[in-house]
Amino acid sequence: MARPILTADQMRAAEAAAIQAGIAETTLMERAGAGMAQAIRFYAGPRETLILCGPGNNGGDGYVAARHLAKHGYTVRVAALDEPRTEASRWARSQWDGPVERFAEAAAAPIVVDCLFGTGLSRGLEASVAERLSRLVDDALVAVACDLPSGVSTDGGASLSPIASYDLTVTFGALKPAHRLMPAMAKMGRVVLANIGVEADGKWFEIGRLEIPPLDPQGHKYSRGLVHCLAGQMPGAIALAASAAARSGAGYVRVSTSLPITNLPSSVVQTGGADLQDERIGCILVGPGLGDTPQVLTLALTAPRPIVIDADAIGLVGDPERLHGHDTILTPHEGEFIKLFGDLSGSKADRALEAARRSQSVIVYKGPDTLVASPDGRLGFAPPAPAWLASAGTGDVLAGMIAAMRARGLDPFEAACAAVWVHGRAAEAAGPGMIADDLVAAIPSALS
Ligand SMILES: NC(=O)C1=CN([C@@H]2O[C@H](COP(=O)(O)OP(=O)(O)OC[C@H]3O[C@@H](n4cnc5c(N)ncnc54)[C@H](O)[C@@H]3O)[C@@H](O)[C@H]2O)[C@@H](O)CC1
Ligand SMILES: Nc1ncnc2c1ncn2[C@@H]1O[C@H](COP(=O)(O)OP(=O)(O)O)[C@@H](O)[C@H]1O
Ligand SMILES: [K+]
Repeated sequence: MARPILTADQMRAAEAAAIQAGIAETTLMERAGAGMAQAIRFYAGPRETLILCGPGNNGGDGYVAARHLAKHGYTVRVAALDEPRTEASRWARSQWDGPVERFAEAAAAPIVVDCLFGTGLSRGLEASVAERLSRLVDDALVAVACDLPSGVSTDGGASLSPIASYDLTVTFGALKPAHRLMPAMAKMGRVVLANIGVEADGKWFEIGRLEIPPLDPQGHKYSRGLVHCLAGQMPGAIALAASAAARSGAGYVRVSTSLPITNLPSSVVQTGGADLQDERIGCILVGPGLGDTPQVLTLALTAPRPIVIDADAIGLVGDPERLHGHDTILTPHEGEFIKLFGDLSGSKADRALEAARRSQSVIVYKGPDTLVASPDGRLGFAPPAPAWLASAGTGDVLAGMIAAMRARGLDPFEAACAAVWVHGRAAEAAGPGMIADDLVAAIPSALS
Protein backbone atom coordinates (compact mmCIF):
# COMPACT_ATOMS: atom_id res chain seq x y z
CA MET A 1 0.00 0.00 0.00
CA ALA A 2 1.19 3.51 -0.79
CA ARG A 3 2.19 5.40 2.36
CA PRO A 4 1.60 9.17 2.57
CA ILE A 5 4.57 11.55 2.71
CA LEU A 6 4.07 14.87 4.49
CA THR A 7 6.27 17.97 4.60
CA ALA A 8 7.10 19.53 7.99
CA ASP A 9 4.29 22.09 7.58
CA GLN A 10 1.79 19.44 6.51
CA MET A 11 2.78 17.28 9.49
CA ARG A 12 2.29 20.20 11.86
CA ALA A 13 -1.13 20.83 10.28
CA ALA A 14 -2.07 17.14 10.62
CA GLU A 15 -1.02 17.21 14.28
CA ALA A 16 -2.96 20.43 14.84
CA ALA A 17 -6.05 18.82 13.28
CA ALA A 18 -5.70 15.81 15.59
CA ILE A 19 -5.37 18.15 18.58
CA GLN A 20 -8.39 20.12 17.36
CA ALA A 21 -10.31 16.86 17.15
CA GLY A 22 -9.68 16.27 20.84
CA ILE A 23 -6.39 14.34 21.13
CA ALA A 24 -4.12 16.10 23.65
CA GLU A 25 -0.67 17.09 22.37
CA THR A 26 0.84 15.16 25.29
CA THR A 27 -1.07 12.07 24.12
CA LEU A 28 0.55 12.39 20.68
CA MET A 29 3.94 12.75 22.33
CA GLU A 30 3.25 9.79 24.62
CA ARG A 31 2.38 7.66 21.57
CA ALA A 32 5.47 8.85 19.69
CA GLY A 33 7.84 8.12 22.57
CA ALA A 34 6.19 4.77 23.31
CA GLY A 35 6.40 3.82 19.61
CA MET A 36 10.07 4.68 19.52
CA ALA A 37 10.76 2.67 22.69
CA GLN A 38 8.95 -0.30 21.18
CA ALA A 39 11.01 -0.10 17.96
CA ILE A 40 14.23 0.11 19.99
CA ARG A 41 13.25 -2.95 22.02
CA PHE A 42 12.40 -4.83 18.84
CA TYR A 43 15.40 -3.91 16.71
CA ALA A 44 18.17 -3.14 19.22
CA GLY A 45 17.48 -5.43 22.19
CA PRO A 46 18.26 -4.63 25.82
CA ARG A 47 21.50 -2.67 26.28
CA GLU A 48 22.46 0.48 28.10
CA THR A 49 20.80 3.36 26.26
CA LEU A 50 21.76 7.03 26.08
CA ILE A 51 18.94 9.34 25.00
CA LEU A 52 19.97 12.78 23.76
CA CYS A 53 17.19 15.35 24.18
CA GLY A 54 16.87 18.73 22.47
CA PRO A 55 14.70 21.66 23.60
CA GLY A 56 11.64 21.00 21.42
CA ASN A 57 9.11 18.24 20.95
CA ASN A 58 11.70 15.94 19.40
CA GLY A 59 13.41 16.06 22.79
CA GLY A 60 10.01 15.52 24.42
CA ASP A 61 9.65 12.24 22.54
CA GLY A 62 13.05 11.29 23.99
CA TYR A 63 11.99 11.79 27.64
CA VAL A 64 8.89 9.65 27.00
CA ALA A 65 10.95 6.89 25.34
CA ALA A 66 13.39 6.99 28.28
CA ARG A 67 10.54 6.33 30.72
CA HIS A 68 9.18 3.43 28.63
CA LEU A 69 12.58 1.78 28.19
CA ALA A 70 13.36 2.11 31.92
CA LYS A 71 9.99 0.52 32.68
CA HIS A 72 11.10 -2.45 30.56
CA GLY A 73 14.29 -2.86 32.56
CA TYR A 74 16.69 -0.89 30.37
CA THR A 75 19.53 1.06 31.94
CA VAL A 76 18.72 4.48 30.53
CA ARG A 77 20.75 7.68 30.68
CA VAL A 78 19.29 10.95 29.47
CA ALA A 79 21.45 13.88 28.36
CA ALA A 80 19.92 17.26 27.48
CA LEU A 81 21.29 19.86 25.10
CA ASP A 82 19.06 22.50 26.65
CA GLU A 83 16.04 22.88 28.94
CA PRO A 84 12.71 21.88 27.36
CA ARG A 85 11.07 24.92 25.76
CA THR A 86 7.67 23.65 24.61
CA GLU A 87 4.73 22.86 26.85
CA ALA A 88 4.55 19.22 25.75
CA SER A 89 8.30 18.63 26.16
CA ARG A 90 8.23 20.23 29.64
CA TRP A 91 5.45 17.78 30.51
CA ALA A 92 7.49 14.85 29.14
CA ARG A 93 10.57 16.00 31.10
CA SER A 94 8.47 16.17 34.29
CA GLN A 95 7.43 12.54 33.83
CA TRP A 96 11.06 11.35 33.69
CA ASP A 97 12.23 10.76 37.24
CA GLY A 98 15.86 9.81 36.49
CA PRO A 99 18.85 12.13 36.33
CA VAL A 100 19.59 14.31 33.31
CA GLU A 101 23.22 14.78 32.24
CA ARG A 102 24.65 17.59 30.16
CA PHE A 103 24.91 16.75 26.47
CA ALA A 104 28.42 18.20 26.25
CA GLU A 105 29.67 15.76 28.90
CA ALA A 106 27.70 12.61 28.12
CA ALA A 107 29.80 9.47 27.68
CA ALA A 108 29.17 6.96 24.87
CA ALA A 109 26.68 4.08 25.19
CA PRO A 110 25.87 0.94 23.15
CA ILE A 111 22.48 2.37 22.12
CA VAL A 112 22.36 6.09 21.36
CA VAL A 113 19.07 7.79 20.54
CA ASP A 114 19.21 11.17 18.83
CA CYS A 115 16.21 13.28 19.91
CA LEU A 116 17.94 16.66 19.50
CA PHE A 117 15.94 18.07 16.58
CA GLY A 118 13.27 16.80 14.22
CA THR A 119 10.88 18.59 11.89
CA GLY A 120 11.47 21.89 13.74
CA LEU A 121 15.10 22.16 12.60
CA SER A 122 15.56 25.44 10.77
CA ARG A 123 19.35 25.60 10.39
CA GLY A 124 22.38 23.38 10.80
CA LEU A 125 23.54 22.31 14.26
CA GLU A 126 26.36 24.28 15.89
CA ALA A 127 29.64 22.69 14.82
CA SER A 128 30.54 21.52 18.34
CA VAL A 129 27.10 19.90 18.78
CA ALA A 130 27.20 18.22 15.35
CA GLU A 131 30.69 16.89 16.05
CA ARG A 132 29.83 15.50 19.46
CA LEU A 133 26.60 13.95 18.17
CA SER A 134 28.46 12.30 15.28
CA ARG A 135 31.04 10.86 17.66
CA LEU A 136 28.37 9.39 19.96
CA VAL A 137 26.49 7.97 16.96
CA ASP A 138 29.65 6.50 15.42
CA ASP A 139 30.69 4.93 18.75
CA ALA A 140 27.28 3.31 19.37
CA LEU A 141 26.51 -0.31 18.51
CA VAL A 142 23.02 0.78 17.50
CA ALA A 143 22.27 4.41 16.65
CA VAL A 144 18.64 5.51 16.52
CA ALA A 145 17.21 8.75 15.13
CA CYS A 146 13.95 10.13 16.49
CA ASP A 147 11.87 11.20 13.49
CA LEU A 148 14.98 12.28 11.52
CA PRO A 149 18.73 12.41 12.13
CA SER A 150 19.36 15.85 13.65
CA GLY A 151 20.75 18.11 10.96
CA VAL A 152 18.58 16.82 8.10
CA SER A 153 16.24 19.20 6.29
CA THR A 154 12.83 17.53 6.52
CA ASP A 155 11.47 18.63 3.17
CA GLY A 156 14.55 18.54 0.95
CA GLY A 157 16.68 15.75 2.41
CA ALA A 158 19.78 17.98 2.49
CA SER A 159 22.30 17.84 5.34
CA LEU A 160 22.21 21.26 7.01
CA SER A 161 25.18 20.11 9.12
CA PRO A 162 27.27 16.92 8.92
CA ILE A 163 25.23 13.74 9.58
CA ALA A 164 26.55 10.41 10.84
CA SER A 165 25.01 7.07 9.80
CA TYR A 166 22.17 5.64 11.86
CA ASP A 167 20.91 2.07 12.08
CA LEU A 168 17.28 2.88 12.78
CA THR A 169 15.04 5.90 12.28
CA VAL A 170 11.64 5.93 13.93
CA THR A 171 9.20 8.42 12.47
CA PHE A 172 5.64 9.28 13.45
CA GLY A 173 2.31 9.60 11.67
CA ALA A 174 3.74 9.75 8.12
CA LEU A 175 7.02 9.55 6.27
CA LYS A 176 8.63 12.90 5.48
CA PRO A 177 10.32 13.70 2.11
CA ALA A 178 13.81 13.36 3.68
CA HIS A 179 13.14 9.68 4.42
CA ARG A 180 13.10 9.08 0.65
CA LEU A 181 15.50 11.74 -0.67
CA MET A 182 19.28 11.72 -0.91
CA PRO A 183 21.58 12.39 0.81
CA ALA A 184 19.48 11.99 3.98
CA MET A 185 17.90 8.68 2.94
CA ALA A 186 21.25 6.88 2.92
CA LYS A 187 21.96 7.89 6.53
CA MET A 188 18.80 6.60 8.17
CA GLY A 189 19.19 2.83 8.30
CA ARG A 190 15.88 1.01 8.65
CA VAL A 191 12.97 3.47 8.72
CA VAL A 192 10.09 2.50 10.99
CA LEU A 193 6.78 4.36 10.85
CA ALA A 194 4.95 4.48 14.19
CA ASN A 195 1.22 5.18 14.24
CA ILE A 196 0.32 8.03 16.61
CA GLY A 197 -3.31 8.40 15.53
CA VAL A 198 -2.79 11.36 13.22
CA GLU A 199 -4.62 11.34 9.86
CA ALA A 200 -2.09 11.71 7.05
CA ASP A 201 -3.30 12.36 3.56
CA GLY A 202 -2.14 14.21 0.48
CA LYS A 203 -0.77 14.03 -3.03
CA TRP A 204 2.70 12.84 -2.05
CA PHE A 205 3.32 9.22 -1.16
CA GLU A 206 5.80 6.40 -1.17
CA ILE A 207 5.23 4.17 -4.19
CA GLY A 208 3.82 0.87 -2.96
CA ARG A 209 3.23 -2.57 -4.39
CA LEU A 210 1.45 -2.19 -7.69
CA GLU A 211 -2.15 -3.14 -8.10
CA ILE A 212 -2.48 -4.20 -11.72
CA PRO A 213 -5.98 -5.11 -12.85
CA PRO A 214 -6.39 -8.86 -13.48
CA LEU A 215 -6.08 -10.04 -17.06
CA ASP A 216 -9.23 -10.18 -19.12
CA PRO A 217 -9.90 -13.93 -19.57
CA GLN A 218 -11.11 -13.16 -23.08
CA GLY A 219 -8.20 -10.89 -23.92
CA HIS A 220 -5.93 -11.23 -26.93
CA LYS A 221 -2.42 -10.01 -27.63
CA TYR A 222 -3.48 -6.57 -28.82
CA SER A 223 -5.88 -5.98 -25.93
CA ARG A 224 -3.01 -6.79 -23.52
CA GLY A 225 -1.07 -3.86 -24.94
CA LEU A 226 1.05 -3.19 -28.00
CA VAL A 227 4.37 -1.42 -27.41
CA HIS A 228 6.07 0.04 -30.46
CA CYS A 229 9.79 0.80 -29.99
CA LEU A 230 11.80 3.03 -32.31
CA ALA A 231 15.41 1.90 -32.74
CA GLY A 232 18.35 4.21 -33.40
CA GLN A 233 22.09 4.08 -33.71
CA MET A 234 22.79 1.72 -30.75
CA PRO A 235 20.36 -1.23 -31.05
CA GLY A 236 21.53 -2.88 -27.79
CA ALA A 237 19.68 -0.31 -25.73
CA ILE A 238 16.36 -0.68 -27.54
CA ALA A 239 16.79 -4.47 -27.38
CA LEU A 240 16.94 -4.24 -23.58
CA ALA A 241 13.95 -1.92 -23.47
CA ALA A 242 11.86 -4.05 -25.84
CA SER A 243 12.73 -7.25 -23.94
CA ALA A 244 11.75 -5.55 -20.69
CA ALA A 245 8.44 -4.44 -22.21
CA ALA A 246 7.72 -8.00 -23.33
CA ARG A 247 8.59 -9.37 -19.87
CA SER A 248 6.38 -6.76 -18.19
CA GLY A 249 3.18 -8.15 -19.60
CA ALA A 250 2.71 -6.29 -22.88
CA GLY A 251 0.80 -8.52 -25.29
CA TYR A 252 2.85 -7.53 -28.31
CA VAL A 253 6.16 -5.72 -28.64
CA ARG A 254 7.64 -4.62 -31.92
CA VAL A 255 10.70 -2.62 -32.89
CA SER A 256 11.04 -0.64 -36.05
CA THR A 257 14.64 -0.74 -37.12
CA SER A 258 16.59 -0.24 -40.33
CA LEU A 259 19.08 -2.99 -39.35
CA PRO A 260 18.26 -6.46 -37.98
CA ILE A 261 18.87 -6.63 -34.22
CA THR A 262 20.47 -9.94 -33.26
CA ASN A 263 19.88 -10.14 -29.51
CA LEU A 264 16.12 -9.64 -29.33
CA PRO A 265 13.83 -12.44 -28.12
CA SER A 266 12.13 -14.10 -31.10
CA SER A 267 8.77 -13.01 -29.67
CA VAL A 268 9.66 -9.36 -30.29
CA VAL A 269 8.72 -8.46 -33.85
CA GLN A 270 11.21 -6.48 -35.94
CA THR A 271 9.87 -4.35 -38.71
CA GLY A 272 11.42 -2.05 -41.28
CA GLY A 273 8.75 0.61 -41.48
CA ALA A 274 7.00 2.38 -38.63
CA ASP A 275 3.25 2.80 -39.03
CA LEU A 276 2.74 4.91 -35.95
CA GLN A 277 -0.85 5.74 -36.89
CA ASP A 278 -1.80 2.14 -35.98
CA GLU A 279 -4.56 2.64 -33.42
CA ARG A 280 -3.70 -0.59 -31.69
CA ILE A 281 -0.45 0.92 -30.39
CA GLY A 282 -0.78 1.31 -26.64
CA CYS A 283 2.53 3.09 -26.19
CA ILE A 284 5.46 4.25 -28.32
CA LEU A 285 8.94 4.13 -26.83
CA VAL A 286 11.66 6.36 -28.21
CA GLY A 287 15.14 7.20 -26.97
CA PRO A 288 17.19 4.21 -25.82
CA GLY A 289 20.19 4.03 -28.16
CA LEU A 290 18.63 6.66 -30.42
CA GLY A 291 21.72 8.80 -30.99
CA ASP A 292 21.44 12.20 -32.61
CA THR A 293 18.44 11.62 -34.87
CA PRO A 294 15.85 14.26 -33.98
CA GLN A 295 13.64 13.22 -36.89
CA VAL A 296 12.79 9.95 -35.09
CA LEU A 297 11.48 11.88 -32.08
CA THR A 298 9.55 14.18 -34.40
CA LEU A 299 8.04 11.14 -36.11
CA ALA A 300 7.00 9.72 -32.73
CA LEU A 301 5.38 13.01 -31.74
CA THR A 302 3.26 13.05 -34.91
CA ALA A 303 1.47 9.91 -33.71
CA PRO A 304 -1.54 10.55 -31.47
CA ARG A 305 -0.48 7.74 -29.12
CA PRO A 306 0.91 7.62 -25.57
CA ILE A 307 4.69 7.94 -25.65
CA VAL A 308 7.65 7.27 -23.37
CA ILE A 309 10.61 9.55 -24.10
CA ASP A 310 13.86 8.25 -22.63
CA ALA A 311 17.64 8.72 -22.88
CA ASP A 312 18.92 10.49 -26.03
CA ALA A 313 15.42 11.56 -27.06
CA ILE A 314 15.07 13.67 -23.90
CA GLY A 315 17.89 15.93 -25.03
CA LEU A 316 16.27 16.25 -28.45
CA VAL A 317 12.97 17.64 -27.12
CA GLY A 318 14.47 21.13 -26.94
CA ASP A 319 11.60 23.03 -25.37
CA PRO A 320 9.43 21.25 -22.75
CA GLU A 321 6.38 23.15 -24.02
CA ARG A 322 6.68 21.17 -27.24
CA LEU A 323 5.16 18.26 -25.31
CA HIS A 324 1.95 20.08 -24.37
CA GLY A 325 -1.06 18.22 -25.73
CA HIS A 326 0.85 14.94 -25.98
CA ASP A 327 0.36 11.98 -23.64
CA THR A 328 3.97 11.80 -22.52
CA ILE A 329 6.12 10.15 -19.88
CA LEU A 330 9.72 11.42 -19.65
CA THR A 331 12.39 9.42 -17.83
CA PRO A 332 15.44 11.64 -17.24
CA HIS A 333 18.43 10.93 -15.04
CA GLU A 334 20.07 13.99 -13.48
CA GLY A 335 22.10 14.94 -16.58
CA GLU A 336 19.17 14.55 -18.97
CA PHE A 337 16.92 16.46 -16.57
CA ILE A 338 19.27 19.47 -16.50
CA LYS A 339 19.68 19.33 -20.27
CA LEU A 340 15.93 19.69 -20.82
CA PHE A 341 14.78 21.75 -17.86
CA GLY A 342 17.93 23.66 -16.89
CA ASP A 343 19.07 24.19 -13.34
CA LEU A 344 15.71 24.48 -11.53
CA SER A 345 15.74 25.59 -7.90
CA GLY A 346 14.36 23.83 -4.83
CA SER A 347 14.48 20.25 -3.63
CA LYS A 348 14.40 17.28 -6.00
CA ALA A 349 10.65 17.04 -5.24
CA ASP A 350 10.13 20.70 -6.19
CA ARG A 351 12.18 20.28 -9.37
CA ALA A 352 10.32 17.15 -10.44
CA LEU A 353 6.93 18.84 -10.02
CA GLU A 354 8.05 21.99 -11.81
CA ALA A 355 9.31 19.88 -14.73
CA ALA A 356 5.98 18.02 -14.88
CA ARG A 357 4.14 21.32 -14.92
CA ARG A 358 6.33 22.86 -17.63
CA SER A 359 6.17 19.84 -19.91
CA GLN A 360 2.63 18.76 -18.99
CA SER A 361 4.14 15.27 -18.84
CA VAL A 362 4.71 12.65 -16.20
CA ILE A 363 8.35 12.91 -15.11
CA VAL A 364 10.29 9.91 -13.83
CA TYR A 365 13.26 11.71 -12.26
CA LYS A 366 15.70 8.83 -11.82
CA GLY A 367 18.55 8.25 -9.41
CA PRO A 368 19.00 6.52 -6.07
CA ASP A 369 15.93 8.49 -4.97
CA THR A 370 13.67 8.19 -8.02
CA LEU A 371 10.56 10.40 -8.09
CA VAL A 372 7.48 10.19 -10.29
CA ALA A 373 5.79 13.57 -10.74
CA SER A 374 2.49 14.36 -12.42
CA PRO A 375 1.36 17.76 -13.75
CA ASP A 376 -1.66 17.46 -11.41
CA GLY A 377 0.65 17.59 -8.36
CA ARG A 378 0.83 13.89 -7.50
CA LEU A 379 4.32 12.86 -6.46
CA GLY A 380 5.48 9.28 -5.91
CA PHE A 381 8.72 8.60 -4.02
CA ALA A 382 10.38 5.28 -4.87
CA PRO A 383 11.10 2.98 -1.94
CA PRO A 384 14.86 2.37 -1.60
CA ALA A 385 16.28 0.31 -4.48
CA PRO A 386 19.61 -1.53 -4.47
CA ALA A 387 22.69 0.52 -5.39
CA TRP A 388 23.66 -2.17 -7.93
CA LEU A 389 20.96 -0.76 -10.19
CA ALA A 390 23.57 1.85 -11.09
CA SER A 391 24.89 -0.01 -14.13
CA ALA A 392 24.59 0.47 -17.88
CA GLY A 393 21.25 -0.30 -19.42
CA THR A 394 19.05 -0.45 -16.33
CA GLY A 395 17.40 2.80 -17.38
CA ASP A 396 16.57 1.29 -20.78
CA VAL A 397 14.94 -1.60 -18.95
CA LEU A 398 12.87 0.80 -16.87
CA ALA A 399 11.72 2.69 -19.98
CA GLY A 400 10.51 -0.55 -21.57
CA MET A 401 8.69 -1.51 -18.38
CA ILE A 402 6.92 1.86 -18.21
CA ALA A 403 5.87 1.57 -21.88
CA ALA A 404 4.42 -1.88 -21.17
CA MET A 405 2.46 -0.69 -18.14
CA ARG A 406 1.10 2.25 -20.15
CA ALA A 407 0.16 -0.02 -23.07
CA ARG A 408 -1.59 -2.31 -20.60
CA GLY A 409 -3.95 0.57 -19.84
CA LEU A 410 -2.64 2.17 -16.66
CA ASP A 411 -2.77 5.97 -16.61
CA PRO A 412 0.63 7.61 -17.26
CA PHE A 413 1.39 8.36 -13.61
CA GLU A 414 0.22 4.93 -12.40
CA ALA A 415 2.16 3.20 -15.17
CA ALA A 416 5.37 4.98 -14.21
CA CYS A 417 4.89 4.25 -10.48
CA ALA A 418 4.11 0.58 -11.15
CA ALA A 419 7.21 0.15 -13.30
CA VAL A 420 9.49 1.94 -10.81
CA TRP A 421 8.26 -0.35 -8.06
CA VAL A 422 8.74 -3.57 -10.06
CA HIS A 423 12.14 -2.35 -11.34
CA GLY A 424 13.45 -2.01 -7.76
CA ARG A 425 12.05 -5.39 -6.69
CA ALA A 426 13.45 -7.10 -9.81
CA ALA A 427 16.87 -5.64 -8.94
CA GLU A 428 16.60 -7.06 -5.42
CA ALA A 429 15.72 -10.46 -6.87
CA ALA A 430 18.54 -10.32 -9.45
CA GLY A 431 21.18 -9.65 -6.77
CA PRO A 432 24.41 -7.66 -6.53
CA GLY A 433 26.18 -9.14 -9.56
CA MET A 434 23.35 -8.39 -11.95
CA ILE A 435 23.65 -6.71 -15.30
CA ALA A 436 20.74 -5.09 -17.10
CA ASP A 437 20.03 -8.34 -19.02
CA ASP A 438 19.60 -10.18 -15.69
CA LEU A 439 17.25 -7.46 -14.55
CA VAL A 440 15.01 -8.19 -17.53
CA ALA A 441 15.00 -11.88 -16.63
CA ALA A 442 14.00 -11.04 -13.04
CA ILE A 443 10.94 -8.97 -14.03
CA PRO A 444 8.40 -11.84 -14.19
CA SER A 445 9.13 -12.94 -10.62
CA ALA A 446 8.88 -9.35 -9.37
CA LEU A 447 5.52 -8.94 -11.12
CA SER A 448 3.87 -11.78 -9.28
N1 LIG B 1 3.76 18.57 17.57
C1 LIG B 1 3.30 17.37 17.91
O1 LIG B 1 2.17 17.25 18.27
C2 LIG B 1 4.20 16.19 17.87
C3 LIG B 1 5.55 16.35 17.56
N2 LIG B 1 6.39 15.31 17.65
C4 LIG B 1 7.84 15.53 17.63
O2 LIG B 1 8.11 16.89 17.59
C5 LIG B 1 9.14 17.15 16.65
C6 LIG B 1 9.05 18.57 16.21
O3 LIG B 1 9.15 19.33 17.38
P1 LIG B 1 9.41 20.90 17.38
O4 LIG B 1 8.53 21.55 16.39
O5 LIG B 1 9.32 21.34 18.79
O6 LIG B 1 10.87 21.04 16.82
P2 LIG B 1 12.26 20.33 17.14
O7 LIG B 1 12.21 19.58 18.43
O8 LIG B 1 12.67 19.61 15.94
O9 LIG B 1 13.19 21.62 17.32
C7 LIG B 1 13.00 22.47 18.44
C8 LIG B 1 13.28 23.92 18.18
O10 LIG B 1 14.68 24.14 18.11
C9 LIG B 1 14.95 25.36 17.44
N3 LIG B 1 16.01 25.08 16.46
C10 LIG B 1 15.86 24.74 15.16
N4 LIG B 1 17.05 24.48 14.59
C11 LIG B 1 17.96 24.66 15.57
C12 LIG B 1 19.37 24.56 15.60
N5 LIG B 1 20.08 24.21 14.52
N6 LIG B 1 20.03 24.79 16.76
C13 LIG B 1 19.34 25.13 17.86
N7 LIG B 1 17.99 25.26 17.89
C14 LIG B 1 17.31 25.05 16.77
C15 LIG B 1 13.67 25.78 16.79
O11 LIG B 1 13.14 26.87 17.50
C16 LIG B 1 12.78 24.52 16.91
O12 LIG B 1 11.43 24.85 16.95
C17 LIG B 1 8.95 16.11 15.60
O13 LIG B 1 10.13 15.89 14.86
C18 LIG B 1 8.55 14.90 16.44
O14 LIG B 1 9.69 14.23 16.91
C19 LIG B 1 5.92 14.06 18.21
O15 LIG B 1 6.00 14.19 19.59
C20 LIG B 1 4.51 13.75 17.80
C21 LIG B 1 3.61 14.86 18.18
N1 LIG C 1 22.70 4.42 -6.54
C1 LIG C 1 21.56 3.94 -7.03
N2 LIG C 1 20.73 3.22 -6.25
C2 LIG C 1 19.58 2.71 -6.75
N3 LIG C 1 19.16 2.90 -8.03
C3 LIG C 1 19.93 3.63 -8.84
C4 LIG C 1 21.16 4.19 -8.40
N4 LIG C 1 21.70 4.86 -9.44
C5 LIG C 1 20.88 4.72 -10.49
N5 LIG C 1 19.80 3.98 -10.13
C6 LIG C 1 18.69 3.58 -11.03
O1 LIG C 1 19.25 2.87 -12.12
C7 LIG C 1 18.66 3.28 -13.36
C8 LIG C 1 19.75 3.90 -14.23
O2 LIG C 1 19.20 4.51 -15.35
P1 LIG C 1 20.06 5.40 -16.36
O3 LIG C 1 20.88 6.39 -15.60
O4 LIG C 1 19.14 5.90 -17.40
O5 LIG C 1 21.08 4.31 -16.96
P2 LIG C 1 21.24 3.76 -18.44
O6 LIG C 1 21.14 4.94 -19.35
O7 LIG C 1 22.61 3.14 -18.47
O8 LIG C 1 20.18 2.76 -18.69
C9 LIG C 1 17.54 4.22 -12.97
O9 LIG C 1 16.34 3.50 -12.82
C10 LIG C 1 17.99 4.77 -11.62
O10 LIG C 1 16.91 5.20 -10.83
K1 LIG D 1 16.31 13.62 15.78
